[in-house]
Amino acid sequence: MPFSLYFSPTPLITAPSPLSKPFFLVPYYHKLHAPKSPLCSSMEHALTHQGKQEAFDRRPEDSQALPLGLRRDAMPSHVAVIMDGNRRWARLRDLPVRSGYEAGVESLRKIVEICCKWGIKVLSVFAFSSDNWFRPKVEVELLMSLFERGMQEDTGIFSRENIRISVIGDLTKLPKALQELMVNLEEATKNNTRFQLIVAVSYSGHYDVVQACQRLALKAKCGLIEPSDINVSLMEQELETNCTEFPHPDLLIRTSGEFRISNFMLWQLAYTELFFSQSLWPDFGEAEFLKALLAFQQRQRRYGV
Ligand SMILES: CC(C)=CCC/C(C)=C/CC/C(C)=C/COP(=O)(O)OP(=O)(O)O
Repeated sequence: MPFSLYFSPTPLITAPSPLSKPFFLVPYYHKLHAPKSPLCSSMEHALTHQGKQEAFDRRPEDSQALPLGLRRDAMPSHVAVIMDGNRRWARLRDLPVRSGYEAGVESLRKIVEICCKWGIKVLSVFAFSSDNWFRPKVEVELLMSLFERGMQEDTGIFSRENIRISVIGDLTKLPKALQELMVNLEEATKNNTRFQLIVAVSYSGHYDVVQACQRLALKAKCGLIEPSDINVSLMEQELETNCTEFPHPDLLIRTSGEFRISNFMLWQLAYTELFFSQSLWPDFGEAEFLKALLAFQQRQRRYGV
């Protein structure tokens, strides 16, 4: 099926101009698509949060697919993953770095498929951190080309499988063609309801909290809110995870035997259960994912109470 068939009929050049947005948000027009206007955003937030469970449909085949021991009623809604160890995987096999990342993309495809089958609603992956810009230029270019190829190749699958793609992070730093591809893909899949894949690119937890604070400060400066109005809920409306109905990961998995969060979703991980896997990301398959989910289902979440 030709790639273009899956894309929104709206060409990118017709995306609303920054000037058509409220003036106080213009400096923060960091994505090509218009972010929600601040006043609409809170109403929309409230509305979309009503009945959020119902928004995700389940396919008949999904209910048959749970492995023994895994409980559907205790499944995490949102799983976040730090996909670490791709270069090490390649090095161990005397392969070029490219092969490690390509194997990483395959691993991601597998995990997305499993999430759909097992009824996980949101998967967030840390695909490129703000600090990854400091890696050698060839490696950065390699990753950018992989993102571009991966997103192009899978466009059909996303539509067919009813998968929504969201991209979070400072996209202004990405090559223009990639920005356009991402915006089009988000637009083309925005009404898909079975599963949401959030790809964090040029993202860090610090970046997210800072951009949210800047947006709130601007609203306060414009008289839309008082500084004393700022609370957890207002902050969360400005964080980039406002693209999902499940903004707090229930489970964070980090592969490759490292025990760090590495500046991923710092705010959102406040009460997340952590699972550290020894597997390198390209080796992280169904068996290890099942292990992480079974461990999660054993945990008692008390939220400090
Ligand atoms: C289309 C799409 C979303 C693709 C995702 C591709 C992918 C697997 C990206 C991971 C990128 C990354 C910087 C991982 C960190 O570990 P590392 O690989 O640098 O490994 P190391 O810790 O062994 O050095």
